Amino acid sequence: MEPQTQSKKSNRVLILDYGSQYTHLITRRIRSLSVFSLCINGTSSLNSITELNPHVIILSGGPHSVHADGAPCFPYGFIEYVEKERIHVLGICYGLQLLVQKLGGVVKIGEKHEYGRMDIEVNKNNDKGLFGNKEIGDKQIVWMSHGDEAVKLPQGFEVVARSNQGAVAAIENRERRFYGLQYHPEVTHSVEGMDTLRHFLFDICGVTADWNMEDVLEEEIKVVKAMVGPEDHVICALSGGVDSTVAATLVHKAIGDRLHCVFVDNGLLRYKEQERVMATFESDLHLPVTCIDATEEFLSKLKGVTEPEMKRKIIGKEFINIFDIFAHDLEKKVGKKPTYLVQGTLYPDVIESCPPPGSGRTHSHTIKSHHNVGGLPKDMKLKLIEPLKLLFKDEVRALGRIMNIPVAFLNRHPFPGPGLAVRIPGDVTAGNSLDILRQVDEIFIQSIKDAGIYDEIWQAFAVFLPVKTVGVQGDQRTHSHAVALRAVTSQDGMTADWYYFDFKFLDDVSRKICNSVRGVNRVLLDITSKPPSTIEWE
Ligand SMILES: Nc1ncnc2c1ncn2[C@@H]1O[C@H](COP(=O)(O)OP(=O)(O)OP(=O)(O)O)[C@@H](O)[C@H]1O
Ligand SMILES: O=c1[nH]c(=O)c2[nH+]cn([C@@H]3O[C@H](COP(=O)(O)O)[C@@H](O)[C@H]3O)c2[nH]1
Ligand SMILES: NC(=O)CC[C@H](N)C(=O)O
Ligand SMILES: [Mg+2]
Repeated sequence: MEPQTQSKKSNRVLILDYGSQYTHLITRRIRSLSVFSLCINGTSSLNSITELNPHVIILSGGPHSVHADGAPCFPYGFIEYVEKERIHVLGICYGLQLLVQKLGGVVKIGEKHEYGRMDIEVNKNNDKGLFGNKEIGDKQIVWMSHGDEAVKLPQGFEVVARSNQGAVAAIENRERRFYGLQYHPEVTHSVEGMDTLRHFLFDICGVTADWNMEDVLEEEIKVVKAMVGPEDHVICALSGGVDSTVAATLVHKAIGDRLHCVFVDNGLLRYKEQERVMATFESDLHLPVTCIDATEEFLSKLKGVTEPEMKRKIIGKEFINIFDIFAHDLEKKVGKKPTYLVQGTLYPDVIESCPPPGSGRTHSHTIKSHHNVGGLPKDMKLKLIEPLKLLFKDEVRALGRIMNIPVAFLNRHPFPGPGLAVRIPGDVTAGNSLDILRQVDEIFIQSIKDAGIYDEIWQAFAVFLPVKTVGVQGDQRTHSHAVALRAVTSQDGMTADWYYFDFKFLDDVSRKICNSVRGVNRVLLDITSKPPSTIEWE
């Protein structure tokens, strides 16, 4: 995959993913140092690695043992390639073990496993070494998560730090530019982990910190201009959310009026969403948008469907049907069929929908098909332009700020394309579930705004439960629905913690909901983080 986001060759850090739950964190940490990094499947071909022209390669951790059958590994010829190109390689955890084993050392199942916080001690240092900025004897707290252990190093390697249990914690062969950390420097529990990563990238590898959102914007505009022919027309799926708005604004800068935006009311939107979104586009963003009401199309296809992945696939396919119809109508107007579809797909959508094969975390497990990635039909005719495909949400917001998109707009909570369908477990069309959910959600979100805590929360919403419970309202017995409230904090949606409301707030909201929404007599609070849950209920 040649990334749509380009970067200067000399500064690209490529991460080969072996399935650690922390792989995406390495990418984020490195980008936070203003260095471009991206991550591909650790078993990718040599060709896909070389064409990315990396300056530094990081081998991630992973759940496998290097001895296991089918343990994932870099491709044949990888070692020769990195040595010839003088590329620095850092193995983290499984990555360290892989380097040791493949270069002629020995990895064994450790006598004692090391999980969680541990002390390590630096026992060698050198300017061009991992702990060149530390004193010998320095101790630091790190985060370990491994059962295997390097017991014999390949020739030319030395141990530069050990754990307090005596296990190898860091190794290097400076001459051949191979380095390894048995712990996870990317995790905040590794107190000096960032310091070590910084030293490795800047002092050892000579990378410079020159990746910034201004460059990304400029490069993305160039890429779009190069992709789209001078006469071509492009359509953009605009949802009123942050991602598609930033994507549309960017593409608009590249091709101007040949961009045609379409907003689909799929019948799964929130309270007054259609009116609100259309008004914002006109007044604040000045982007011309066509609104298509496809409520009937979506809801009729979802009728009676209860399986979550099936619901997502139906929605993904229906979106594309509507875009095709829009493209067809546009052809009549502008005389040329649009060939491209712009979507505001983000990096996490891709990671969660398309797990890298061979990675244990996601080994053949699609967590859920995001409607705009895994939910797309195979035979779609429009080609995709996804300028944000390699960015995380906070990076997209930064890009939006550069393009002067109003901050209040950029800080909107995300809202998934499949909308309320993933907040009503089971059949979306049963009873008046959509109507009830809209009212409950509106009360909850408005209360959050009134309390001045909207910006502290990554995402908040209500969930309709297809469960009826007994209540007593106005001295009468009721048999009505329960609803759940969910609010989470997060940096990128990949992991999340539930938000701690104060009790008075919850008490007020619960009272308001039961008093004003007919058909609800019980309010629950979702207190699960991600993992083990996901943010949405389906
Ligand atoms: N109702 C809709 N009409 C048209 N396109 C949509 C709609 N909902 C989603 N999409 C498309 O699917 C993409 C992914 O949706 P997603 O919700 O992840 O992004 P977003 O809506 O742009 O931003 P946010 O995450 O802030 O809601 C959008 O960027 C957009 O291209
Ligand atoms: O556009 C989208 N299409 C989808 O199919 C989709 N599924 C989840 N989400 C959003 O992604 C983030 C992570 O959600 P989960 O923890 O539920 O996977 C949260 O912000 C979700 O709202 C989606 N966005
Ligand atoms: N976190 C990891 O990378 C673990 C590597 C290997 N599975 C071990 O247990 O040693
Ligand atoms: Mg959205």
